[in-house]
Amino acid sequence: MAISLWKNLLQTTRERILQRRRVSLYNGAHGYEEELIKKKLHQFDGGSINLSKEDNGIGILTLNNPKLMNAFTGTMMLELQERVTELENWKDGKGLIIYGAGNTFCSGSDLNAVKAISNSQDGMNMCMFMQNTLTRLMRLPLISVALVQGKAIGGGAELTTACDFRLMTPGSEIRFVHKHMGLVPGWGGAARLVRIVGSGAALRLLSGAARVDPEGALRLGLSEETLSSSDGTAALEEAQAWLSQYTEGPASVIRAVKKVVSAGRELPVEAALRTEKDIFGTVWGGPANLQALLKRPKHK
Ligand SMILES: CC[C@@H](C(=O)O)C(=O)SCCNC(=O)CCNC(=O)[C@H](O)C(C)(C)COP(=O)(O)OP(=O)(O)OC[C@H]1O[C@@H](n2cnc3c(N)ncnc32)[C@H](O)[C@@H]1OP(=O)(O)O
Repeated sequence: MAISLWKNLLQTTRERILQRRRVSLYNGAHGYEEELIKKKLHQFDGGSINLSKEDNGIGILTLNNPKLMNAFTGTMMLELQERVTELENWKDGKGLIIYGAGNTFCSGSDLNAVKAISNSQDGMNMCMFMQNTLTRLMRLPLISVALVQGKAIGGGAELTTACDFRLMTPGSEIRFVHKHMGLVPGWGGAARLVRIVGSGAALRLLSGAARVDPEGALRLGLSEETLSSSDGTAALEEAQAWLSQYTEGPASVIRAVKKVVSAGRELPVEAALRTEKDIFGTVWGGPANLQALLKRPKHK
């Protein structure tokens, strides 16, 4: 009896810890100084991150710094965090497309900022800041797609891995160039890449700083589909049509689907099962479920 109570207590504590980690990966206990790095990032301005929340429940997040191939300035990193908070609070949202202005995805961190914060303290804080933001992005209850046009380089390649799916346009490429910068990914891109393509392929992509074209990405399972158009607006429309196959239906159900998959992706199996049970409880007997029972559809 005592042992079983003890085991339950341990399990609950572990789940609470995981729950808390879901909010933020790093805090002061990890030596993370959020206010300090935010102040620093403010000094490197330019570009913007724009969010439009469409009536169909699909959000469009635009990386907007085309002069620098949509490289992330400091203020864009800060704005990304703000947009992710906005998306966390968007209860009608079902999907998200991230794409870059000017027919290209993103060329990673703005090298001017990187040079200025190349000391260890700033580098570690920036790394933790971006990991926190991209982890929250990955865990949004929205089905997310990175629409890769042109180039997704360095941190840009890492950002694509924080999405559930990647769609590429003809002639585009994803490239983890970190080795050539004397670096490894620091925005969580390596950990996520391993889970997407497996450790062997991830090792090849990172150690070879290999250029992955749409065909290669399809082969590796890094991309879902090569779109037919490389033009900005047409490609975005194609991506919206592709995503809407999966976002059709009530927000409560689509969001629950993403949540059970997130749990399965990230948690040990027992915790994932318990989370699935809790999420199941939010849809069982809910309006969509009762309506379906009334209609008694046949799934032929
Ligand atoms: C922790 C850091 C790490 C991470 O976050 O994980 C990083 O991301 S480090 C950054 C990695 N990215 C790079 O090293 C990209 C460097 N740039 C390139 O390789 C090329 O510019 C390109 C992205 C392949 C595009 O080539 P191309 O199509 O020929 O355009 P240009 O080279 O003429 O670029 C136009 C313009 O944009 C400037 N640019 C591009 N990327 C960056 C960047 N990341 N930071 C700052 N500026 C960037 C480029 O210098 C050109 O400007 P001008 O020279 O003034 O014309």
